[in-house]
This record gives sequence, structure tokens and C-alpha cells, in this order.
Amino acid sequence: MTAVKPAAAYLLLEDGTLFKGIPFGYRGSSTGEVVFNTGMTGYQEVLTDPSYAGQIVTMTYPLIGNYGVNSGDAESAKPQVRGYIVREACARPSNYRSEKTLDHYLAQHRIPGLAGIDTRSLTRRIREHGTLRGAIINGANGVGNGQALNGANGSASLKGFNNANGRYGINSADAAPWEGEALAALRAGARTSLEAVFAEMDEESYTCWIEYLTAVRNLPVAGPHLVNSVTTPQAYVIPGDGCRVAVLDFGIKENILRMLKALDCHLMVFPAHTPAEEIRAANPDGLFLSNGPGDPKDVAPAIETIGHFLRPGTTAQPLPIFGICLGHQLLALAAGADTYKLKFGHRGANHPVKDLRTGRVFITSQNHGYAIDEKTLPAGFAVSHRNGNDNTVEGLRHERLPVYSVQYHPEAAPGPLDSAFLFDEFIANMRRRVEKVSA
Ligand SMILES: NC(=O)CC[C@H](N)C(=O)O
Repeated sequence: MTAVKPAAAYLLLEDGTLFKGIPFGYRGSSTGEVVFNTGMTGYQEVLTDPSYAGQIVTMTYPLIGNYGVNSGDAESAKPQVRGYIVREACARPSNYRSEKTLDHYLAQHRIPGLAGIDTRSLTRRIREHGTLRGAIINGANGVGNGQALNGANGSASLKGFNNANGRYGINSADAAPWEGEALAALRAGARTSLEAVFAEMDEESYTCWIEYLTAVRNLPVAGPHLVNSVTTPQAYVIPGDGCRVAVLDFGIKENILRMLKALDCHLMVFPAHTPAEEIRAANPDGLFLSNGPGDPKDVAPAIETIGHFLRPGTTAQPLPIFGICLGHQLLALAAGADTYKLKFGHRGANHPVKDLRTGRVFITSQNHGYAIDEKTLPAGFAVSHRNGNDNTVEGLRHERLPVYSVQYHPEAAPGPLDSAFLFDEFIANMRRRVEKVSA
């Protein structure tokens, strides 16, 4: 009897680092910006948060999947990540709510998973070098089946992936010509620089890996396609008896809608690129700006729309505005401020944030890679919150208008609900406006 060789999958980073691990979920290949999340739980909410579109997420907590996957904890209709990396993917979940394993769930939604790699080492690399582009490359069948390593929009093209069909080492279930000494070193250390592997391989394999690396390095990690891929294609209404909220959907998490709904709001949800006139025609009492993926500067039409509601004199009574995460960044851009990319971002469920008015510190849920450059904030706007770890801007407030936003996630999911009262303040602002308008 011949021994069955366990399938292998790889994570290749743009700096040439290669990790070898065990595939789970969908046995395919994909590319994305590799980011880490430090949450101990909440993997299902992380996977389904549309803000992660275009990204391969690695979890620093070593055991993921232990309470399974259920239909109640999703933050959108499907997992949104491009790939998922864990130290150990639990194969036998134990929880009364569990309906399936993480492996099954990711396979069902064609999201490649990679387990068995040293996620601490990967996270340290991201912290040292900043966020890195990467590819999950599936050894067993990802390449051989003609699956491209392309991004969602086919941006990084790679001919080797499509036509190799078993010719190159990692396409085949059999050992590659170079998968001898070089990979023995990889197996032992679980991680190596690609250069060490290059030294051992034949011409064809070398060419193939150079192609992978080139594709990874050329991968665009932002662009308007990200928000376009997760915003609602059409406006819709979630009826309620309370305040009429125009929600600009850049990839909204379900829990924001659930929380506004629980406060009786009548929710009018609009696609990301809805012009101001259309929103105004719906006669809202307030404007909510959602979270979402990518670089806020790529959502130009929304910046224009939000700016319209910020300019004085455009409405009898200024419209209360509340923004979360991407919504917070878009509000700042609309006000004339600038944003920049953080080295490796904030993603997790225990980020300390200080409210500068009270000095009180809240533990917050976060998921962002960009931040507001406070030097560029125009007159009228003040920084309301700061991150306890790196002092970056975590909240903005207008000095006169009922307009505020936070970089973190008061809706949690996953994470603590310490800041849920920010929704109540939005409701109070809208009620005050309704009274003034009807007076
Ligand atoms: N959660 C979000 O809305 C993220 C906002 C933005 N995409 C960022 O990474 O900074």
C-alpha cells in the first residue's frame, strides 16, 4: 500500500517569504492583502464583515473554528475574505448552535483556508514590514484545475496558473522536482525565504514561482471595485415607526442594521454611489455612513454626496450624520481632511480608545487599515477620540452641527458593546431635528 501524501498549500508574500501549511476550506488559490486580526473569538463575524473584501485574514488566536459556524452570527450573506489563515482549524466543533465546521463553510463558499502555519511569525512579519500582499497557493488542485490566481477583478494575471496543468511542481499532487531538499527545510522550519527554495529548483518551477511572485507584487490592494462589490445593488427599505434614516451602504455589517432597527428606525438603505438629491428626496431625519472595504479615497462619488449634506444652507435644519469606520473616513474627506494608510492597521476586539471629553477609555472592536490625518482637519471639526495604543484619530465631532463619527465599531459583532450608546445619541439628534422642523 502506498502512503497518501498529505495535500500542501502555501502562503507566498510579496517580500518572498513562503509558508507551507495544510489546506482547508476550498482547495483553490487566491490573492489579497494579508492582514491580521487579534480577536480570540468572533471568527464568523470577521469572515462575513464586508470591510475585509479583498483581504486574506490571519488570526493570531491559535485555535479557530471550535464553536463551529451557525446561521445567526453572519454579518453579511457570505464570507467576504479572499482567504483565511489559522494556526489550527478545529475539525470537531462543540457548541449547541454549531451547524457546520469552518472547513465545510469555507469550502461551500469557495474561500481557500490555510492552517498549520506559524501565525505568530506571519503576524510579526506584517508588523515589521507593514501589510503585505500575498497569495494562498493550493498544491493539490488549485493550479492544475486551471484556476487563476487573479483578484476578484482579474487584476493580477498569471499565465502559469492557467495553463500549467500539472507541469509545475505545485500543480501536481506528486512531488515536484524541487520538492526535495528545499522543501525539507521548509517543512522543518514551516517558513523560509523563497530564495532558498529557488536555489534548489529546476528552470520550469523557478519560472512558475517567479510568475507567482510577480503577480503578488503587482496585485492592487485597493480600488473602487471593493466597495462596488459589497454595496447593495438597489435601494431598499426596512420599515420602522421611528426616525427615518438614510443609510449609505458601503458594505454594511448586519449588526448596524439590527441595532438601528432595535431603536425603531425606518431604514432607507442606499447604494454607495447615490447622489445627494435622491437621498434628500427620501426626506430622511438623519444620514448614516456605513463601514466598508478599501481606501476611502476610492469612493469619490460618496465623498461628493456627503459634502453636500455638510455644506451650510443646503437644508433648513442640518441633517444629523453618524459615520462608522469607512463612513468616518468618508466624512473626514468630505469635510476636506486627508486620510493615510496605517502600517498594519487595527483589527481585533480589544483596542483601547479614549474619549477626549471625559477621559474615559472604552474597549472597542476595530477593523481598519486607513486613518484620518488630523493635521488636515478643517475648522469646525475636532478629534473626539484617540487610540490608546498609537494615539491615532478614533473619532471626529463637528463643533456646531449634529455630526460625528468613529473609526471603531460601536456595533461590535464581534467585540464589546461598550460604545453602543453612540447609536442613542444619533437617535436623540434626529428627534431634536424632527421637533425643530415641525415647530
Ligand atoms: N471597517 C471599515 O469600514 C474599514 C474602513 C477602511 N476600509 C479601512 O480599512 O480603513
